[in-house]
Amino acid sequence: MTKRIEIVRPDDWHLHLRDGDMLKAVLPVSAGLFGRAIIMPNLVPPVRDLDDLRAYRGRIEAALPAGSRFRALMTLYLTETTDPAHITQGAASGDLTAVKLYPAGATTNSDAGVKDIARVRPVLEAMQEADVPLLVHGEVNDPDVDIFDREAVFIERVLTPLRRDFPDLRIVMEHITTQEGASFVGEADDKLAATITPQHLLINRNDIFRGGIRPHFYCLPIAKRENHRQALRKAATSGSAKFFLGTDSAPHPVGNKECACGCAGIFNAPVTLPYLAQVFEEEGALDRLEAFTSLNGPAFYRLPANEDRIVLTRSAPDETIFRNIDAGADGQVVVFRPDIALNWSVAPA
Ligand SMILES: NC(=O)N[C@@H](CC(=O)O)C(=O)O
Ligand SMILES: [Zn+2]
Ligand SMILES: [Zn+2]
Repeated sequence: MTKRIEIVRPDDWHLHLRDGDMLKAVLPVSAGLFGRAIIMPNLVPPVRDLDDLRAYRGRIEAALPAGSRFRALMTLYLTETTDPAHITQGAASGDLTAVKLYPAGATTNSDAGVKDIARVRPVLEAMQEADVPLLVHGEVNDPDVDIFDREAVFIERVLTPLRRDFPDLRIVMEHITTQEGASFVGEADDKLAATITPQHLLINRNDIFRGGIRPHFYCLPIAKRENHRQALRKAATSGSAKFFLGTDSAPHPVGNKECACGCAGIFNAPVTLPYLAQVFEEEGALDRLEAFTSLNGPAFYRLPANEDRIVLTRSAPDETIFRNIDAGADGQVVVFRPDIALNWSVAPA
């Protein structure tokens, strides 16, 4: 049995760091484990233009532990009033890594998102021209579409026409949760890739209701049936360069999760890497973990892989990784803990 693996330091291609006290509390966790992260722009108010983006990056850099080499890769929040000139400028200056599309109302802090994709065509043209990737929260927000079908319907209604109209636009389907998502991406050309979260490899929709309602297993897109979880495990461990890690680590104050209308988002940054080692071991694919966590993402974003490495060992993890994070005035944050024995830990640096 493998006891120890050493891999190129991972990156997180989908991360929510928030702002203020929450940012200060959660950033050291990601910065201690990952080399870089794509920073999601769904602040309140969102990161709408390059001034917002540079100011937010400044707050992130100011909150980094001394000596940290972590790099925040910044994104803009696409709205129906986004100025295409900002895309061109942000790409030229190197400040802008990608643009995020939230269908209005589809998820946490998406109210300022896009209602009618036709209105953002000029921005998409500028992105295609400047080769800036579009990151999509791939769910329709149509009340007539069942919550478990929203990703599959998004592929039909939005993503397929988008790919036809913008064949050279590079797109990441974020946090895929379905068999349909995995095959759509798997069969597409190399302009389309997908991130996969640890939770969608670990839990299915039954886990959200096992023994009672479990708010810390609720995120969007919501976990689906077991056959979908199996399809995602196959995709992640396949070695295909189109699939890479985006944790979607999304901290919320515990009071906003454990209440009558708990919000969507799972905080998993402290436990993602050990759980992924567990999944890849179960799938007999530990030799492909590095591609998923550390190589495929940089290749898609046309960046070099990180130069340093981390070590994972087959040993019961230190319980402290599950400890609530204290975000000061923003309250406590509960760490994702599925009912699965965990046999891996990240070795101290
Ligand atoms: N995934 C989630 O359930 N929540 C994310 C938003 C998102 O990534 O959709 C958040 O910002 O809390
Ligand atoms: Zn999302
Ligand atoms: Zn997210």
